[in-house]
Amino acid sequence: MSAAPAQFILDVQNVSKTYDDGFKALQNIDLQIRKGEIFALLGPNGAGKTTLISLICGLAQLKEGTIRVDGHDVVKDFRAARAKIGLVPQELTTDAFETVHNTVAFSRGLFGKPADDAVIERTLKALTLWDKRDNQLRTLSGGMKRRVLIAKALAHEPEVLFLDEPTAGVDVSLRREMWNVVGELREGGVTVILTTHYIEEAEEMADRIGVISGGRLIVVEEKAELMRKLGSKDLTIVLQDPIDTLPAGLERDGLSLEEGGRTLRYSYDTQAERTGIARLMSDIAESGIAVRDVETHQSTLEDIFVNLVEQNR
Ligand SMILES: Nc1ncnc2c1ncn2[C@@H]1O[C@H](COP(=O)(O)OP(=O)(O)OP(=O)(O)O)[C@@H](O)[C@H]1O
Repeated sequence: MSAAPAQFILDVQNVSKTYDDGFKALQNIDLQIRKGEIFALLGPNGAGKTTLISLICGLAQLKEGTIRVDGHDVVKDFRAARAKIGLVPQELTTDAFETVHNTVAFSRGLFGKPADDAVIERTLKALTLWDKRDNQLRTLSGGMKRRVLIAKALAHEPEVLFLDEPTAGVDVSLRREMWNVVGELREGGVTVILTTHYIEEAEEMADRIGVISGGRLIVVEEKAELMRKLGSKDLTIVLQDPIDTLPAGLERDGLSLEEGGRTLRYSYDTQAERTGIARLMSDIAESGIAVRDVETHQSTLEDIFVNLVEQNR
């Protein structure tokens, strides 16, 4: 069988995973990741994100399907495949009294790579840790500790970096900081695959987004395209008095009369240049309809999953 085309740093083909208890955690996953892209794997709890990453990184046994990292089969050529991967765990478990430099240099050695101060320096600088290189880990802020985790994962110069829930359990400012770090990695050409529950996180960081639900990859799409599809918002306009039909001049795409004529529901695209709301409100005023209340509703991740699952049935 030929190696993966060079542009795919990760090539997952027809992968399924059945755990020992018979539970099917993944079904027929196909996924190709290009070099240098930031890919977000989005899904609710239990969707199968960790299972997929575990299979790619060799932490779970792959029996159904094939996975290649930079052309190396993760089963037949495990060491070569694994050396291409940097895996960022959620928490730092190394010695708190170790220095930043030494802990990162040690990680490189774990993959049998020769010591290389130039690589460690470049990695620490890329993560703005150079000034802290002689600090013990215990003296670092939460944000810096997270950077150290990334530096450790990058120390052996992997081709692809996995970030499993990079902002789980962190506060808002640290979340922003992590988003910036990923942005900087992108500038440096690192391929990043991250898992998240949060659509805004995927939106912030990713070039492409895959949505996984119930063990199936139900959609893989360029972010801009996905956001266009998912970015619809509902505007509910509660009327003072019910009406039987929409007055002439008010009909338009996305507008419907609901709840026995008591509310107007307008569904619009948040990414569009014009939402049409201002026009709608002025047309309503002109038609003499009195409005009691207006509320908006943004699709939640759950709504989006429901919609996607329905569409993909
Ligand atoms: N070792 C195991 N044996 C049996 N079932 C498992 C095992 N590990 C995971 N599962 C099940 O597989 C499904 C997918 O789990 P996985 O951890 O991959 O989901 P996830 O998308 O990473 O979820 P989360 O966001 O909660 O981390 C879940 O239903 C989980 O209970």
